[in-house]
Amino acid sequence: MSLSQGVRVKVPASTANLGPGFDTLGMALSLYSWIEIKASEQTGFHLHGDQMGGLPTDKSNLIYKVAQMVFEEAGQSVPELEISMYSEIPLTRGLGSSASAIVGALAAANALIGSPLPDSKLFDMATNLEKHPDNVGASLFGGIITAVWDGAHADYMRIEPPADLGTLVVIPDFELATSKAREALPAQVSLADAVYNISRSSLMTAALCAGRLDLIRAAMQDRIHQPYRAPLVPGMSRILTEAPDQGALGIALSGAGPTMIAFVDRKDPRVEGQLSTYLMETMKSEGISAACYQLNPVAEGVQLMDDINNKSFLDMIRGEVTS
Ligand SMILES: Nc1ncnc2c1ncn2[C@@H]1O[C@H](COP(=O)(O)OP(=O)(O)OP(=O)(O)O)[C@@H](O)[C@H]1O
Ligand SMILES: N[C@@H](CCO)C(=O)O
Repeated sequence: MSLSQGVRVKVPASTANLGPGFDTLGMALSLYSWIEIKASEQTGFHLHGDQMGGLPTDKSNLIYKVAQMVFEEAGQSVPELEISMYSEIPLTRGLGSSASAIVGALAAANALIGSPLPDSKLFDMATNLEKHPDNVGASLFGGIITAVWDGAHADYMRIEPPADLGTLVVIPDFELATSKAREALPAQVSLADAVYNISRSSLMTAALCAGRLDLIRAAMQDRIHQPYRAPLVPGMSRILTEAPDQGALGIALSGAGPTMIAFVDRKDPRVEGQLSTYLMETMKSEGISAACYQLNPVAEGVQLMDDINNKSFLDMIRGEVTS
């Protein structure tokens, strides 16, 4: 691989927590970012797409900084980079934009120098940057991830998403930074609430492994983060209570929010009509503009794109964009 020829990667968005699995469970979703990096004489950025506004275009950019961490870890030097990025993933909405940027940058930088670092190392580096393994694990490995982090190393299991599982996301038209949504959380929770979450997170994991979509309603409940975050998202408490009677298998705040994610049975005819109308109408009644999309779980995590010589970055992306 020539350094100046560069590499391109495609990395999925993700939803974290799945309700009870705070900082533990994550699932990759069918919304993507694409990143190209090349060695260059001078560092430069080409940020494309509606989601990229306001991101820095100098060496303080997350992609550049993460790429440099890979080179340093591998003992190689590539100081100047030309970086191109196109993203469909909205920033600060709870769909793992920062995790996808981190994972995309790690995978691309590693590939650029001949892939000296194993995935397990990339996962540890990504988790160290995000501080929790849920979104980064899903973007790196795809599917559903259950992971633990000891402050230095992440261990995980990957679960193949059940074939009939789909999602409907309602994305409010305002940003909520993860840092702000974490400030709302208490430093301690009661033993009763810990048991409530451990039991449901365990049931969720087992149900997803076994394809038991009928158990999601009981499993997708939380007492350790959603109640504290609900005041930050108008309509959230009502939606969490009511959506299961409108066609959702279960519903949760996606990551740190403000997006909410309904797990649905893809075969259920209520999803496109009744459930999506209910979600949009409820947000509207709270004075919040929102967008509602069906997204699917995706089995593949970050992928290196082949045959990049024949097409420009943007031409290649145009053939792939899903939203
Ligand atoms: N491509 C990118 N380049 C540089 N910085 C990015 C990029 N994508 C995301 N970020 C940074 O990540 C921030 C968003 O991260 P944050 O954790 O608040 O939300 P999120 O990752 O979208 O949602 P969540 O973690 O709840 O799923 C952005 O404000 C930006 O600073
Ligand atoms: N587990 C994280 C995901 C968001 O990055 C949280 O809920 O804060």
